[in-house]
Amino acid sequence: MRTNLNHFINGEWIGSTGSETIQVCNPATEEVIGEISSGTEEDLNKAVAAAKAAFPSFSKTSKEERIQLLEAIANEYENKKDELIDVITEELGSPVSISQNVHYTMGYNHFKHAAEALKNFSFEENRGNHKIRKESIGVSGLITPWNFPTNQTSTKIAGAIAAGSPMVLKPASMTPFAAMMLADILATAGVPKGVFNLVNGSGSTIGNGISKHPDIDFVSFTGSGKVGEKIMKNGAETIKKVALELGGKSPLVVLEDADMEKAAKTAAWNIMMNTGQVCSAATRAIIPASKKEAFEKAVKQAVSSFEYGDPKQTETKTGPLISKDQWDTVQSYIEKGIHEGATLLLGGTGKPEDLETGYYVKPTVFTDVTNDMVIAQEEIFGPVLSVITYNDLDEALEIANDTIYGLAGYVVGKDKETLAHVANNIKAGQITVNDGKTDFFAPFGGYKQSGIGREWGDYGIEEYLEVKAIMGLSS
Ligand SMILES: NC(=O)C1=CN([C@@H]2O[C@H](COP(=O)(O)OP(=O)(O)OC[C@H]3O[C@@H](n4cnc5c(N)ncnc54)[C@H](OP(=O)(O)O)[C@@H]3O)[C@@H](O)[C@H]2O)C=CC1
Ligand SMILES: CCCCCC/C=C/C(=O)O
Repeated sequence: MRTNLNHFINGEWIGSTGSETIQVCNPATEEVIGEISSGTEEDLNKAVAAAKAAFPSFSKTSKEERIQLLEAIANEYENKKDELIDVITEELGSPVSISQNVHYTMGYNHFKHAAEALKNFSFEENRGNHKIRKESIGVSGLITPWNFPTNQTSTKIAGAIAAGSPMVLKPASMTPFAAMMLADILATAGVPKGVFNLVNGSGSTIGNGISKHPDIDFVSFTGSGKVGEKIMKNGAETIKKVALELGGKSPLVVLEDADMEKAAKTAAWNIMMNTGQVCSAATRAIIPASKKEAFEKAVKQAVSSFEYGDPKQTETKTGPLISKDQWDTVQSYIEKGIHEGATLLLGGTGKPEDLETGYYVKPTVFTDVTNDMVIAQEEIFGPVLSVITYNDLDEALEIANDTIYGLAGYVVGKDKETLAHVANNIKAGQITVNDGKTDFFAPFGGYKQSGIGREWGDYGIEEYLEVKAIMGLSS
């Protein structure tokens, strides 16, 4: 059992002031794997006080000291590679290959890239008759979801450390153990007492408390739009800066000249990776009407080729959803798609026949989808793809942008000018052209209701800083 009923406050694990606990389950076995404390307001106040006390000295550490600290964290994180992969696989139900190649690797890259970005980062700059100073924002509150337990925590922690901002983290209650491992990793790497604090507990007590706390200066949140809205409203009471990384309904625009098999593979990876529980996943494949038959044949084959099953097996590529609630939500969307008149090309409701235990769903592809259908407009957070046809490029872009979201976009094809035209005209924060590789220096964040602010690299560091202009001192 992974039970740990303590919170990490002022450099040590201390007991909760409350007695309630939260059970954590392995979504592949439905078994309890451990318990955490359901923290109280008093626990949160202690953590905020520790972070506040750490602020004067930590905010004055030099850039070089913080680069060293981030590099030490990356090394210690690397030392804990196998344990991190195990814990992610168990609490998220993520296939071991994805736990390693996506989850573990993304966390490592955030620490490494923040250290690199810091090397070229300027905290002071003369501009004409004024000087710009960038100063740590104060105490940061970090609230993270369950779908990427080391990615979202690490990018926020790395940004805060790079900027000299002490922090309080509340990880998701369904995936707290990887975050708790990070507390030990940071302590071993030499993060000073009080700089990193972790309080477990419900969103309604600890998350809500963070967003309202008068001594927290900035909240960085990743999760649902509904909670993002609450955080913004709460933050408004003390005019707190907030960064929100919320949902998405990202388009994959397939050009006429694209290789349909390659395009289908991109679509399949997007919808199957992390069992579709990815805010930036391409969930709408927007394809030329003239290529409908070829794309549908290829996408059916590409999605079917994903092995799903036991996350501990190396050949498994897709695991279960995180919880029964998430399973029910995804089922209801599949039912809605059928009811709305979309055609089921693959999958459907119910569990895969051979996987009765675990929150497994059938990978599902809908064709003949129109963009006004609920399945094309709402975030499903499961392996459900909507295929929508277009007749010309203007229509493709109109469909791509006809959404409340704007987190990511994808375009596949050959003609460079057309690729650039589509990339430039999708209203979203991160666009991938063909098989463009993830760059951890590139800013990540959304337009429209996908959020406010950016994470990763130097843009991520900026979020944890205030900007001061000084007149009369510049040389
Ligand atoms: N953008 C993204 O990456 C994500 C988007 N989602 C979307 O949200 C849907 C629901 O997922 P869900 O887990 O419920 O996401 P939530 O937004 O509820 O949870 C995200 C984080 O916020 C916390 N939280 C919950 N309520 C509050 C509150 N009132 N104030 C402050 N923090 C709070 C949660 O705590 P606790 O864990 O204790 O509930 C968790 O740490 C998904 O189906 C998906 O569509 C979900 C996860 C990530
Ligand atoms: C393989 C790259 C996956 C990028 C996922 C980024 C984060 C998504 C999320 O927070 O849901």
